[in-house]
Amino acid sequence: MLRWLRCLHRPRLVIWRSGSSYVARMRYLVKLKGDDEACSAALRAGRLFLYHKLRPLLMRAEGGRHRPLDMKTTDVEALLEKLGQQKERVRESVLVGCTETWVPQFCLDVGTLEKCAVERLCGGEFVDLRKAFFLLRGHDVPHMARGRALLHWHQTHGFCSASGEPTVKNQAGSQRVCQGSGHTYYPQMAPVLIVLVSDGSRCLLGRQAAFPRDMYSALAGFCDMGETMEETLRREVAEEVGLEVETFQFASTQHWPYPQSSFMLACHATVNPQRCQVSVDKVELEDARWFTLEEIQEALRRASAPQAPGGGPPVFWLPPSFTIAHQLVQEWVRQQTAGV
Ligand SMILES: NC(=O)c1ccc[n+]([C@@H]2O[C@H](COP(=O)([O-])OP(=O)(O)OC[C@H]3O[C@@H](n4cnc5c(N)ncnc54)[C@H](O)[C@@H]3O)[C@@H](O)[C@H]2O)c1
Ligand SMILES: [Mg+2]
Repeated sequence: MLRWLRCLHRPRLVIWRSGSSYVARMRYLVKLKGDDEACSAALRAGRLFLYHKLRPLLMRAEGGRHRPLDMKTTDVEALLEKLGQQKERVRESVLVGCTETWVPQFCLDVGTLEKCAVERLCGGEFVDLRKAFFLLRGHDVPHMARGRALLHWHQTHGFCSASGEPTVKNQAGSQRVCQGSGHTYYPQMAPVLIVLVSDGSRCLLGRQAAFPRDMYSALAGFCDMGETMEETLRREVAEEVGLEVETFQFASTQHWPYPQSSFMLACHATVNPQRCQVSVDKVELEDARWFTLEEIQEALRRASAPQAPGGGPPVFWLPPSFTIAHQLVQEWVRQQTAGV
């Protein structure tokens, strides 16, 4: 009978920098979520990140990198008026945070404006977020992803599923209410389990047909209603590659803005090396295979998608470094090489 073990591991110790105004800022943000008047005042004093059909506005920074372009609310109002729109449209923005110096930050999708005109007037470029993942510094990515996810949620929840009537967002964008049914809707994330499976010396990566060419990632799957994280992990590995997991270890979590918004729960797992023959579910995955430590280390050294020289055999590559899949792979390499 196969074992199902929960690995005993030391809990991850997280140390927060103390002495900051963190508590006060969090209380300020929760006030803005519940108080439309206070949030409107914050919008006047805040900064806005623009999106165009969910593409964030970026500007070029040093070292070939890009950074998000934020604007004063009054500048965005002037931009709207210049392009024939009412300046009150800034109220369609959603609150995404607050800087350490207490500047409230909002996102606004200006997808009804002519894209090139906005880019010309702002001196930036609207970039697809998946492409932006490769252009932005890691610490800018979660912020841009959060804005996209929240804007997308509002764009797809304009009507009440009980009454069919329009829903109305509060100023912060932390909820939408249907006056007819009285339902309050909150932005949602779907829990997704992502797992790096190992047989002790190799790790298993897979690719969906929709992935960029030659990119391989850890296995992932949505949690079914009522499942625990452990049950999803065991089921997904069985479904997608036909293997039975023996042990697992929780690693970390990450918000992921696709397909709508996912809450990624990342784990490491092991299978019995005597029973590691992969049987790929071709509906879910185009391919899945075992990679040696040397192959993975080589892939980690390649910064971005490599070009196969002279049409030679394609070289596989990993998702960008800030992704939780990449982090799982790095952790696995550290664990494999510890004490070597
Ligand atoms: N951040 C990362 O490092 C990383 C890496 C890999 C995958 N992911 C993400 O994980 C997510 C899930 O992975 P997957 O596609 O392999 O899942 P999956 O294996 O569960 O297969 C996807 C299928 O599940 C069904 N499904 C069930 N619930 C769903 C829901 N709430 N939303 C959408 N579809 C649902 C659909 O039929 C869909 O085609 C994807 O959105 C992917 O972008 C993130
Ligand atoms: Mg999957």
